[in-house]
Amino acid sequence: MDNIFSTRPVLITGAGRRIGLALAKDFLARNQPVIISFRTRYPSIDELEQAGALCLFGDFSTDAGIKAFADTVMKHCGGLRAVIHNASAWQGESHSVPHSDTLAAMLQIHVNAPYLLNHLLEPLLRGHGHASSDIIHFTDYVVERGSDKHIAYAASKAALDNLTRSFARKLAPEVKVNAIAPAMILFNEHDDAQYRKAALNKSLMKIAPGEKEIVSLVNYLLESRYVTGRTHAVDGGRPLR
Ligand SMILES: NC(=O)C1=CN([C@@H]2O[C@H](COP(=O)(O)OP(=O)(O)OC[C@H]3O[C@@H](n4cnc5c(N)ncnc54)[C@H](OP(=O)(O)O)[C@@H]3O)[C@@H](O)[C@H]2O)C=CC1
Ligand SMILES: Nc1nc2c(c(=O)[nH]1)N=C([C@H](O)[C@@H](O)CO)CN2
Repeated sequence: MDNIFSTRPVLITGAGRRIGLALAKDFLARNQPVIISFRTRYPSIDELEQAGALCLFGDFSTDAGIKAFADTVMKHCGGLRAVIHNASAWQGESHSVPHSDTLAAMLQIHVNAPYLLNHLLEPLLRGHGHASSDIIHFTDYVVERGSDKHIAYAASKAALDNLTRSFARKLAPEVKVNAIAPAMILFNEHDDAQYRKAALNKSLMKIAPGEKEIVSLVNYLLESRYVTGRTHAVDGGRPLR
């Protein structure tokens, strides 16, 4: 039996753009129901709604916002095939922002949101059989190495990496829980040529592969009936440079 597809929706947080949007479109193209959270209503939200996605506002900057989003999800569906924690902010340390604010913001989106949503949505993930549901945490290559410019970001992703193993132990064997640790996947629009050249040179493969690398790995994880509690690197051989 094909283990990916279900009438139960896949929930993707922060899916209004980039990797989350690519994941949502891929699932919808194969008739897999999708629920997304968005904070900014990009034009893509209309596109996703027209394609059949349920697009729910979700601002995870406060615990109350996280709980309100979970309540809305539970009002709209009786079960979930997967929860993909994609929502994230790549915020570096800055002279204009107090370090305590940066740390709090990074922990809020990368730790509070996944931790609370996993607990709040657990009843929707359970009760569907062995290896029938998935949670995927999007961490980052910098969990291994740290970062001198995104210290709080890296630490929060490291905490999320650890949550992967804890929730894998808590929810097995009904729910598999894995992390995906990307390095450079997709540039941002403001990245200049010098930055792009330097960033590409950090890996063995020397490309920014784009969203499809992540889409393929997400589908592999959902198809598996055995892989859980692990972090899956997508980094072009960067540790070997
Ligand atoms: N792109 C890359 O090369 C890499 C990506 N990753 C990880 O992969 C995942 C996807 O990356 P990418 O597509 O670039 O992600 P983005 O940086 O585009 O962020 C995805 C979404 O998260 C949303 N978001 C941020 N903060 C909040 C919040 N407080 N509440 C609700 N939503 C929020 C944003 O909403 P809004 O637009 O409204 O701000 C945004 O649309 C992330 O977890 C990222 O850390 C890791 C390494 C490399
Ligand atoms: N939420 C985000 N996290 C990260 C992003 C991003 O655009 N949004 N980008 C990166 C970089 O690509 C980095 O991997 C380059 O070395 C990291 N995290």
